[in-house]
Amino acid sequence: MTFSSELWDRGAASVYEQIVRHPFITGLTDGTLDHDAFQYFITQDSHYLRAYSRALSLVAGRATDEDAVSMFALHAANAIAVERELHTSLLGSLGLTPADVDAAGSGPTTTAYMSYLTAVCATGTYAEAVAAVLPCYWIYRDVGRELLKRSSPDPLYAKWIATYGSEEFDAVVEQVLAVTDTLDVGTAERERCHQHFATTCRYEWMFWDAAYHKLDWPVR
Ligand SMILES: Cc1ncc(C[n+]2csc(CCO)c2C)c(N)n1
Repeated sequence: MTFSSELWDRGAASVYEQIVRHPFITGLTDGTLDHDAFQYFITQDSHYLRAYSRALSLVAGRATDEDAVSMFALHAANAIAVERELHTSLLGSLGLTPADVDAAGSGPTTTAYMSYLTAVCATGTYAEAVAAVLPCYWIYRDVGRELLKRSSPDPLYAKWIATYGSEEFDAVVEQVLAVTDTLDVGTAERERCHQHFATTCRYEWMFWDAAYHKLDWPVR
């Protein structure tokens, strides 16, 4: 069994089932998701992508072969490019500017997820860092594929679905899975990889759930 399938079976299989059943996800394809929840999601995702890009740069910096260095560095740059594209198109259609995103700040779940990723990528081993960033790619590819079968009557949601359900995105994820499967991991390190992978899978579910409930800080 490959390392990636081992990670998925232990850490993602059950969470993934709960993600595809989540009302945020089902609401995207049947068009019932309210625009306020989507706006919250895109705003928080803009914050998330900034931190994710930095986390990927840390992974790139400690990758053990040149192909992996260049792949993660490219993805780090692309995460910023995706953010710009989101700003100009989806946020514009929602009537929001980058200043609104800054003013909204990062919510509790976004902050927790970003902090976890940053900590693991800064202080864990290379393999641990890869395991922590992997659910972001993999879950989005599988959710995107699943949603593409149904698309959405709402053009905003259809655009979002098309980005992650695309063949280009699938090729990106396959490259990261190939890198994951060549990692050389010791026994104790393997367990830590499982922990990080399972934790960031849970954060992926929580990210959609926070948007659905428009979760805010309980005190200010
Ligand atoms: C909460 C959240 N999780 C995953 C992604 C998807 N994603 C963001 S950057 C990147 C790889 C580099 O381009 C991927 C797959 C997202 N947007 N938001």
